[in-house]
Amino acid sequence: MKVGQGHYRSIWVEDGAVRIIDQTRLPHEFVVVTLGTLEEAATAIRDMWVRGAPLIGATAAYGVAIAMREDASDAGLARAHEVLVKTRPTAVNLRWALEEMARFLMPLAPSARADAAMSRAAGIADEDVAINAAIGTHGLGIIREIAERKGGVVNILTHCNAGWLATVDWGTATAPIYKAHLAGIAVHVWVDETRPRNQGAHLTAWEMASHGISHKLIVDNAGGHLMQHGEVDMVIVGTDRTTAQGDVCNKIGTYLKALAARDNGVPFYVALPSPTIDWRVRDGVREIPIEERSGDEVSFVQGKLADGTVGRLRISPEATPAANPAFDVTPARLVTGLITERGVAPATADGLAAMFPDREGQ
Ligand SMILES: CSC[C@@H](O)[C@@H](O)C(=O)COP(=O)(O)O
Repeated sequence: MKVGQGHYRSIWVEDGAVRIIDQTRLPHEFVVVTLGTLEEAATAIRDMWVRGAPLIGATAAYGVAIAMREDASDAGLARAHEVLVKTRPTAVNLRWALEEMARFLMPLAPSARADAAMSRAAGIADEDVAINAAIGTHGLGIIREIAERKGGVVNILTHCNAGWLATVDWGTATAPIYKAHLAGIAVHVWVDETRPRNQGAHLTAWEMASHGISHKLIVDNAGGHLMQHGEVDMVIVGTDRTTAQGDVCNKIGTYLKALAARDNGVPFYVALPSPTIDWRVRDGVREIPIEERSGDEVSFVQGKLADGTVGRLRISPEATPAANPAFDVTPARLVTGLITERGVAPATADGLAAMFPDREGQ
């Protein structure tokens, strides 16, 4: 997407080097970082320089490619898998990308692996862009239908950042919003700040502002109130892992938005690229590993200080411990539809199996 005078993806190769945007510095600074080693790729995912399920997957794929430059033996491939798979537990795209890279590279002679890995990682990145563009087209149909029925601005609430920064380009939840905006449909986005790391305030708001899309930042607890007052026409969120039954794991707080949406008759859509489906998990609430992050993320907020520097502020007593589960699971029954690259599926086992007959059973 456009940033200033340039067109950026969230990960790209330049002069043979893998580059990313350090998302921990946004919205205050736009800093490009080069990933030169397997360890740097792992750190970028673990410390959330890159984040968002599809981008975690793409970065892991490039991480394997970087590792193949260092050691393309079977042992090198196994080590890359071992280092990368441990970086973050919830987004299934990480496992998906690592398994795809191994499936592709294992039959090749070690001497052929480094170049092949780079081109397969680039392929995964390109596929992600195409998937998200297709999600945008299918989601655009839903927004257009609401716009025509309502005859005014379509108010969309989103949580966390499922924008182009969370994918390789377009975003998942934001692709329909970008496409609606490009099609001349008036949209307004309610951006949940998304405590504790504030991906909404830091990243989604920055994306919306950069693209001239009408939006307002709200605290995480405002969504229910806005829905009660008819100020939300639909919710669109992303997902880190969706089960074959349609249970949706996404950033902590998503479940509460789905409950409020159901209570107020507001449609609740999930933008779902197929690599985010975990066909092996049956019960989302009990089986999906939920990342538990440092309590410091809750006890401190990060932002621009009065003197212009970026820093952290403590907001709770030093003696108060904090718990920080990073994701929750929204049961399928609360989901109006799953916007996939193939079309909008009901959030049911039958709905997903009918949409992806080639993947079911994996
Ligand atoms: C298209 S991204 C979907 C999800 O990954 C997104 O909604 C989300 O929860 C991101 O969490 P994060 O902890 O920032 O990686």
